Amino acid sequence: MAVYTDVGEGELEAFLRNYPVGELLSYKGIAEGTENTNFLLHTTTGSYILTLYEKRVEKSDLPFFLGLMQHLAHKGLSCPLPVDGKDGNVIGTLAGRPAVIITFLEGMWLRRPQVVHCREVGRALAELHIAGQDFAMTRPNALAIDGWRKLWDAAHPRADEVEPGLAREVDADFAELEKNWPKDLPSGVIHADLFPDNVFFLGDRLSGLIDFYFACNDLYAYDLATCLNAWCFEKDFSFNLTKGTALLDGYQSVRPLSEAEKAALPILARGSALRFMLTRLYDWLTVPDGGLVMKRDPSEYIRRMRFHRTIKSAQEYGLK
Ligand SMILES: Nc1ncnc2c1ncn2[C@@H]1O[C@H](COP(=O)(O)OP(=O)(O)O)[C@@H](O)[C@H]1O
Ligand SMILES: N[C@@H](CCOP(=O)(O)O)C(=O)O
Repeated sequence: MAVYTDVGEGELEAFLRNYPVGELLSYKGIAEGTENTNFLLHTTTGSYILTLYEKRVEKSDLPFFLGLMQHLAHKGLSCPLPVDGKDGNVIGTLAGRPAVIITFLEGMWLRRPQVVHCREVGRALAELHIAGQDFAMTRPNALAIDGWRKLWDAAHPRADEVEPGLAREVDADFAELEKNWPKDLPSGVIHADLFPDNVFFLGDRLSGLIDFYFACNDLYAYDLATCLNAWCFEKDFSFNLTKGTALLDGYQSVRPLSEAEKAALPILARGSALRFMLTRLYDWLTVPDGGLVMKRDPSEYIRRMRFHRTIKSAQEYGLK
């Protein structure tokens, strides 16, 4: 669930007076999501999302995330637009939390994405990379390889509770990834969490991207590797080559990969699987059940890490 903070009608009406969104007609909490509290608002001018940022989002990062959404939306990418307050500030305070109003995006996320959707998401990811090229602000990736090490040091002593032998297995991965992680590939603004729950579709047409709260500057091909992990594995953990081909084709139809990026895809996919395994493992071991953060199963990403260790070239992901 993701309504961590209750908001009363009176305080919401007072908050909305600062935004050019008309009068409040109704509002309700949105159960989906992980990190923040979201409400769906209906006002006399339309529908909006109210987001209250909970403590896992650094307040100092908000200008980057919100500025990026505004930049991308103005460049024609379909993503929510944060609404500027009448006082000139996009970020206000509600129920003691930093809070914003963003435009409502039509569509729904797909529980079972198909090949056609993988192609669309590949294309949209490349469009995002290109649209972000002249965004003026930068944000280092807090979950790049150094950040993984901190999570791993915290999770290591109890990792074998999830699966016996996991600590030793991941230690070996770390050693290899730290030694071989690519550094000189094309980089810029990446989404960094473009999972199916962050991509909306209307029928088979992609209607927009949401949840830019991990966005940062890092390798473009790393973002693509994250999508391979998030979109191209089946529930039985097998890799779907047809989906991989579609995702990579869709991406390259907008932004062709360099030879160095192609060669790096296996290690990037392996590192990305480790990154999502680690955040899930950390939450699995440290967040109390029934607490404020929805826990996701790390073992799905342990399986992906094992798969990527067997891959010798990007052709095995469907690259043509
Ligand atoms: N701009 C938007 N338009 C429509 N629905 C949205 C929008 N932003 C968020 N939502 C809804 O809120 C849910 C959680 O949003 P998300 O940004 O993923 O939260 P979190 O950062 O907490 O994971 C989404 O699954 C979607 O249902
Ligand atoms: N995509 C991550 C978790 C982040 O959740 P989101 O609701 O913010 O997309 C994972 O699957 O581990």
